[in-house]
Amino acid sequence: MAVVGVSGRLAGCYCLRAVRSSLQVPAVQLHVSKTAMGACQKDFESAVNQVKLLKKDPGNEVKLKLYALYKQATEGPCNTPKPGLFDLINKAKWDAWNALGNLPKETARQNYVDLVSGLRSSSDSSSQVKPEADKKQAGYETLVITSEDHITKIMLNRPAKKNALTTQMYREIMLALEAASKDDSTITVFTGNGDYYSSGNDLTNFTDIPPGGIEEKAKNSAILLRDFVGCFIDFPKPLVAVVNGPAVGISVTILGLFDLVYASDRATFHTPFSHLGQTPEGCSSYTFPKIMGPAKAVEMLIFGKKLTAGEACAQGLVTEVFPDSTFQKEVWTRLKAYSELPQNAMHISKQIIRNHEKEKLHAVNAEESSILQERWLSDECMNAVMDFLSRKAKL
Ligand SMILES: CCCCCCCCCCC/C=C/C(=O)SCCNC(=O)CCNC(=O)[C@H](O)C(C)(C)COP(=O)(O)OP(=O)(O)OC[C@H]1O[C@@H](n2cnc3c(N)ncnc32)[C@H](O)[C@@H]1OP(=O)(O)O
Repeated sequence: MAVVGVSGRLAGCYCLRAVRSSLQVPAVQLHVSKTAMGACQKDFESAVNQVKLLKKDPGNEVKLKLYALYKQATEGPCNTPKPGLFDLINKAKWDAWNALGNLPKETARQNYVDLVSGLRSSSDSSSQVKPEADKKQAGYETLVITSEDHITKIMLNRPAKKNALTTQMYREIMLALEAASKDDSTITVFTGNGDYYSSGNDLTNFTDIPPGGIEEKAKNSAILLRDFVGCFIDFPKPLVAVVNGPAVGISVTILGLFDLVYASDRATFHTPFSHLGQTPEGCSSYTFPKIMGPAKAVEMLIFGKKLTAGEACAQGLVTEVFPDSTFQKEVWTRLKAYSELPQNAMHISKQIIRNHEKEKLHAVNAEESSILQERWLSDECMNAVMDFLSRKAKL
């Protein structure tokens, strides 16, 4: 699917609009005028056209780089007033363009051509058929789901973004959990593709602001968060996390709702909520003090202390730590053996263990989500998110 399409010819310009994919990335408009001059003018124009043929969405950061280089190549250094703090998308675009300083137009053109050429080769190679593509359950774009040996494995699959969770991903995970609760597997496993388990909420979720404004976005996000965490509270089968690498934010907090947490000794556990002007979710304000005691929970949830896998195990958040070199082999051997145990007995045992807490957990989840709805609108949160996004927009 092409991610960028020609939407029309406007007053001598082509207006290229990044199609809002189902990932709901913000639209980035590239105004392609005919004024770009210089030795590589033809290559530049051809690169501008090639962008719309990309098969894979290159992601917001790359789109910002393309936007900035295009503006620099055609108009020179950034000369427009800085958008306001809450005009998140235009501010990110402005920051990216402004970061190019006095980069000469010719260099910007060449950099644009080089960037598109790199995107084309990675897009071509990623579209080659891979053997494991056959195993993948259809219908998911951000997850790889496989069912084998009575185990349904849900793998977060955005390794280039450290498996940061987009709104599409939250929705796909809910669908995957719903399907796994009804399939014939005995246990369900979560893991991450690449070097991270997950870097938590994708902070670009804050940039896709609907016409109803940021308040509407915060309200809808609080509902999404409550429903997402609710699916983990209600999940009926043993739920296992295979934490292959560092885990951040919500990917850590919901571990309190899992039945087993196996971690590689490369994994770390980090909830930088205060740093982001945010507050705990995933029922962690209730589960963490219960699991590790209030003192240790406070260090993590208020002060953002990062735990090693060993520390997380000592504090009861992790069931067992394995050396990274043998992690996959040891964990999957163990899980295959567990998955052979009688299904009904395991499921009924889980209900008995968890049912006492369900009502309380749903109440905590609702409260945490509603507090976050307010927090997301605070200056503390906005500034922290903008800091991260503008750091990333710089070339
Ligand atoms: C109006 C309200 C809307 C809100 C919608 C909310 C919906 C529910 C929310 C539930 C609440 C959840 C809270 C949390 O999870 S809080 C935790 C959030 N996560 C973070 O703060 C981590 C941010 N990332 C980092 O600090 C670093 O990237 C990290 C330490 C993880 C890795 O550093 P490293 O240097 O090794 O790698 P890079 O930084 O170069 O990362 C590689 C690329 O991945 C992108 N990336 C990584 N993490 C995130 C992220 N969380 N969000 C967005 N993008 C992320 C990074 O930008 C790099 O991309 P590029 O290669 O394109 O530059």
